[in-house]
Amino acid sequence: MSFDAAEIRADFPVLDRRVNGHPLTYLDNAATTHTPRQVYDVFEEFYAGYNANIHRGIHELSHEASIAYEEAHDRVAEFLGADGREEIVFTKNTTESINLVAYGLSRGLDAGDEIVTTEMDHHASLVTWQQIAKRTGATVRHIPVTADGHLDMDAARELVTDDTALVCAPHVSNVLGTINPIEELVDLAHDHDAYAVVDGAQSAPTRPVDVGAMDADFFAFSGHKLAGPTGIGGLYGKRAILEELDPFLFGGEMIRNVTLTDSTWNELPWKFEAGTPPIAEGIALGAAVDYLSELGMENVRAHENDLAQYLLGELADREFVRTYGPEVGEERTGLVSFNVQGVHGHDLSSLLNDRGIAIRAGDHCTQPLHDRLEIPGSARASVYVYNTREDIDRLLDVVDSAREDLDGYLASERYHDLIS
Ligand SMILES: Cc1ncc(COP(=O)(O)O)c(CN[C@@H](CS)C(=O)O)c1O
Repeated sequence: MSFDAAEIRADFPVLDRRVNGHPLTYLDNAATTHTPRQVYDVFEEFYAGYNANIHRGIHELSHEASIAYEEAHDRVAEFLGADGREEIVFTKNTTESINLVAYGLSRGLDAGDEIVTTEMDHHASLVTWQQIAKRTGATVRHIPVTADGHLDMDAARELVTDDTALVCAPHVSNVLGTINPIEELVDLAHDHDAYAVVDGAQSAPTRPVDVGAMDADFFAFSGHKLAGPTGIGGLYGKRAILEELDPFLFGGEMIRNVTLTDSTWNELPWKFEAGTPPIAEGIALGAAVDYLSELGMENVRAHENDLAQYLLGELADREFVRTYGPEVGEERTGLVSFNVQGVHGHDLSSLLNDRGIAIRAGDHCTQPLHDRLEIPGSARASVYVYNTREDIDRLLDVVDSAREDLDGYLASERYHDLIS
């Protein structure tokens, strides 16, 4: 049983927006997805009904807020296949989650250790681990990306050695759409007694994830990419590892006993959630994973791939377009990065915006990957559960006329007024 993308658009009133006189066509979901009313209604319910701090008040509203916030952890744990709330730490986003792991693991790193990431990693990973390496004296090595947008696993098997302390890789590339062999990477790390850190920013929203079957030690994700609000995300960690990991932030909530000279820590996951958390956001994250579970993540995965294959096939048929990532036919997540001959991605993005179409253009926080591709940037269209083939057809219309449109724009008074 799949879902009807056209039907569920009713859950997302923002999709009724008009932009520059055109209906909004939102194709920037790899950056941020929209939030259904079933999720944003949580904010009104919370603030109008039971707003209170959690775990601190001996009163009804605090009890209700605490229960709702704790149960949201349970629902996210179930969504990701974790063993329970103890393995789910709410953070701000994927970036903070990776930083939490890096801070915790850095104490055990020194000059003899190696950190292995990949050429396709997002800056949230690449920059974090390069700075940790500078601070600890560890060395960072990178699994190369092949010409057709895959991780070079032969090279990976050479790079991961008994000197490797951890391997960090994206489950899915936010530029190439590649779905990486994450179980193989996790096994490779474990074969060398290294931690396996998975960047799940683009996989948690788009396909079934079972962190237990994956055997990842850590799995990072963001709420705003999976129909949830901004300001909330999370980190899955194996319970035994989180028990031993140093806290990332210190203060209230994360402690058990405090003296003037030392402290002991609270139980999981609260040990890693210092201070007053974004309570409504956390409860809304639980509603977001419920919403997606209702659609069925296998159905989401199939929808993503179907639209991506359609878009990729159409773009690949245009000799003036270059696409990046795996060939048509190989499963990918719902995004295609591409360039139109003679049209900078930013100009294409502007031309599309003139027609109410939202994509992303630039380096998508993966400058080393774009260096590897030998391009300064790319345009990227990314779909989600509410997009249809009609949305893609509107994008393709502008792609087909972009060179003429741009020539016309550059010849126009509007442009010359700009530069005169
Ligand atoms: C693979 C991957 N890893 C980490 C992040 C960071 O997510 P945050 O919620 O910003 O912390 C992202 C977010 N990528 C967005 C913003 S750059 C994109 O447009 O592709 C990602 O795709």
